[in-house]
Amino acid sequence: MLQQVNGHNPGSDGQARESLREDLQKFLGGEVLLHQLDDLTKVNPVTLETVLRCLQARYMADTFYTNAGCTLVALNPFKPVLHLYSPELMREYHAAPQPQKLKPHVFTVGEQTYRNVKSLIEPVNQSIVVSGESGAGKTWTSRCLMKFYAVVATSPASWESHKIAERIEQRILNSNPVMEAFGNACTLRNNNSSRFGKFIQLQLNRTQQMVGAAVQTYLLEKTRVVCQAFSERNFHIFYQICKGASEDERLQWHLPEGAAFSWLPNPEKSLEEDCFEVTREAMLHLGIDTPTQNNIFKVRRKAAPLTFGRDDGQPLS
Ligand SMILES: Nc1ncnc2c1ncn2[C@@H]1O[C@H](COP(=O)(O)OP(=O)(O)OP(=O)(O)O)[C@@H](O)[C@H]1O
Repeated sequence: MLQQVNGHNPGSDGQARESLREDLQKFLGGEVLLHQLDDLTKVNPVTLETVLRCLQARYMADTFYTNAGCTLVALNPFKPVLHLYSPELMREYHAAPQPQKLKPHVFTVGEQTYRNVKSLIEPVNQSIVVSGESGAGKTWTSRCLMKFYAVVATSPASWESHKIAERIEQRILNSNPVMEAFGNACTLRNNNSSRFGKFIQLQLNRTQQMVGAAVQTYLLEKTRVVCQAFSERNFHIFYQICKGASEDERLQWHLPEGAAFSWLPNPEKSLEEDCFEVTREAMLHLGIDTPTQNNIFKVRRKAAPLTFGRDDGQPLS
């Protein structure tokens, strides 16, 4: 006779476990081609193992997006997959009668959200939440979405609307190197880790053409300026200044060539994010002229940590 304790039946628990194990073996060893499961709700039974095995099989087959009901799971390919983000593909998802029937993609989410705005008589704001651990690809995904809207949220018939969208696109894209220079740093997990949160608002007019954008930032990890974990670095901007300032600028900003700063560890790491020129260029495009930039970069002001953290304890001016 089966014993029942506090309404709990250990015998049925054991049976359930056994049947789950059988289901699991049947699923993983069976006919199902795991990489073809494009929605994790089709995984049966749903366990950590089956879900991970399915994602792993898709990753091995170079398939980086998988639906999980109405959520999209994006895997970081850690390599360029150019055809996955081409303007042609953006247009294909935009023109599809039912984009959700195409392969799972971040463009499906972008298009679905765009249609939600369009289909409502009284437009309601739509939000896309991009979340994941450090290095998962959130910044990359947000950039993809911005590029997608810059392509689709314009009227192909109107040259003027196209020009406006192009200008906004350029400004949005130019805001990235600036924000990344001042707010990103090299960490153990990600060479270009955002050390702040972002709310990016894309503004559409009544005919759903993009007419503006705003970016709000949150919770910048300010402590990084004076304290960096082992093998990590300070914000990119300080290395950019040290590596990229001209001779004149060094004089102006009291920044001797080759000076070492205790608050700028691991300067020998050479990253593509260390390019001062890119930041300056992007700032110019955003309307921050050279004199204003110089004021920002003056060592005594924005780059004060360089003064305080000099290795030999020498004051710089
Ligand atoms: N879809 C993708 N295709 C190619 N490379 C990618 C993709 N997604 C991410 N990566 C690569 O992974 C790196 C880390 O991605 P990203 O900076 O977007 O992560 P994150 O989630 O924003 O990290 P953090 O929270 O640390 O800022 C990128 O620099 C890029 O090289």
